[in-house]
Amino acid sequence: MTSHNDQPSPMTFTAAPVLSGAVAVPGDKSISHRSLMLSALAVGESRVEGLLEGEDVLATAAAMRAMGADIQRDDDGIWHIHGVGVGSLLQPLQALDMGNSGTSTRLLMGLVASHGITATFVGDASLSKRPMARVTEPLSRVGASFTTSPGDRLPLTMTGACPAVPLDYTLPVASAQVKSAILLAGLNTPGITRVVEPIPTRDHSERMLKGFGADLDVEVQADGTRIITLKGEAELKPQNIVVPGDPSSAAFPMVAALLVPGSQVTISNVGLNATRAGLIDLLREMGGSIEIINAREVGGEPVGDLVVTASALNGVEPDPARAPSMIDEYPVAFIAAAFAHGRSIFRGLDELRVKESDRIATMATGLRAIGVTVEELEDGIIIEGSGGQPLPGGGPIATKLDHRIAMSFAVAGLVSRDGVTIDDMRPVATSFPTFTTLLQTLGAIA
Ligand SMILES: O=C(O)C1=C[C@@H](OP(=O)(O)O)[C@@H](O)[C@H](O)C1
Ligand SMILES: C=C(OP(=O)(O)O)C(=O)O
Repeated sequence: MTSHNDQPSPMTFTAAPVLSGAVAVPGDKSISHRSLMLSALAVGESRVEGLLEGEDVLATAAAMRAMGADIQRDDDGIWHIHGVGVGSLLQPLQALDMGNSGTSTRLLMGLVASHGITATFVGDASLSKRPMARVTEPLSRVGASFTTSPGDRLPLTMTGACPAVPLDYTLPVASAQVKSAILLAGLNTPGITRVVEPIPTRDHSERMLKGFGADLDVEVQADGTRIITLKGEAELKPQNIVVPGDPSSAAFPMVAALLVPGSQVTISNVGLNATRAGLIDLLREMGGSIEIINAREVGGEPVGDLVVTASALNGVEPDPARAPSMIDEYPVAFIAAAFAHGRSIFRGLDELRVKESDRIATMATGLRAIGVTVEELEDGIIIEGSGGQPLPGGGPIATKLDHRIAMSFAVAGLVSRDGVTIDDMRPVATSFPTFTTLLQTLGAIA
């Protein structure tokens, strides 16, 4: 968000002795965004425990306040939200500052689409480059109108339609953000909104909408296609939500512990929803020792503690079909591949080109800068592993306002010969504000 200090904050990560101990990662970013949005639409008080207090989620909180919700954090870290009710969002008086957050932007555009209000969305330099046509196109069919910057980008101003038109939409791209935007628009739309999802993506919106009392049904067809139907003009009931730890954040200490010889780390309370757990499967296939203990359910989501033990890893060629289940984890998976024995071939990752940075290009450039041999493909990357030998190191790595690039190369530094310098660690605050303290707790950095 614009709250960043003015100056970049470079940092060098050097070879770690071993990682040991037990840590917990902050709350899941996807669930945190949705907790605030749905609570803000329920009538009465919802309580949220374990909310991720990262910049992206705080941007969502500020936007929901600007549209009428009362959102407070108490001294114990519990968030209390008094919602306005579906259909009663207020017109924000100022532009909504989405900072670096694609999820905030696209989901909130869905909410605004079926309210008779006008809202302007602005973001940082990274977010202002990301494509919004994937939501403006379906939301126009709902009845919303848009004035966008060239290429359907931010800043954009939209006016919602009330009553809106229920959509029957087949997702042209595997995106939980697009799916969620349409479902959220459907909440205040008369009739049935239907989303057909040929390739499953994270299902937190569906689970949480049901939890809040919406009439939502999911049918899974023989070929795996999911058909989601939502009855509009819903009344949401306030909830007590416990947000599980974010598997996308757990990915960094997980890979670090696998790579640094002699390490053993426990990461507690990690969300293990199958639509998010692809990295664990991939790392296990590579030879990684990741044990799940205390498997349980928290707030309607599967959760467990992970015991990760350093392991020799082998190269892989993962099935692109698993991409949505680990979409944000590819950058750190590429670091694991760079330290593995043999070659890894990643394909089917076009979506990585439209994240906070072009994650294929940013990773390829960064990996070369630290001495890894890579070939960039249109839709992926080929990485030659070091066979467990330290990566040469170097930098500074250009993180391009992308938190996951910064954290991935920090992990690479822990298994480097000469250290890896990151040009700017500030973006880490968007999703994982405690990242460096967590590495300190594990003994990875001083
Ligand atoms: O719905 C969500 O919470 C998210 C969906 C994914 O984006 P896409 O829908 O663009 O794949 C993911 O990359 C993002 O970090 C969070
Ligand atoms: C892609 C990400 O987030 P968003 O789309 O919300 O900016 C991410 O966190 O890796």
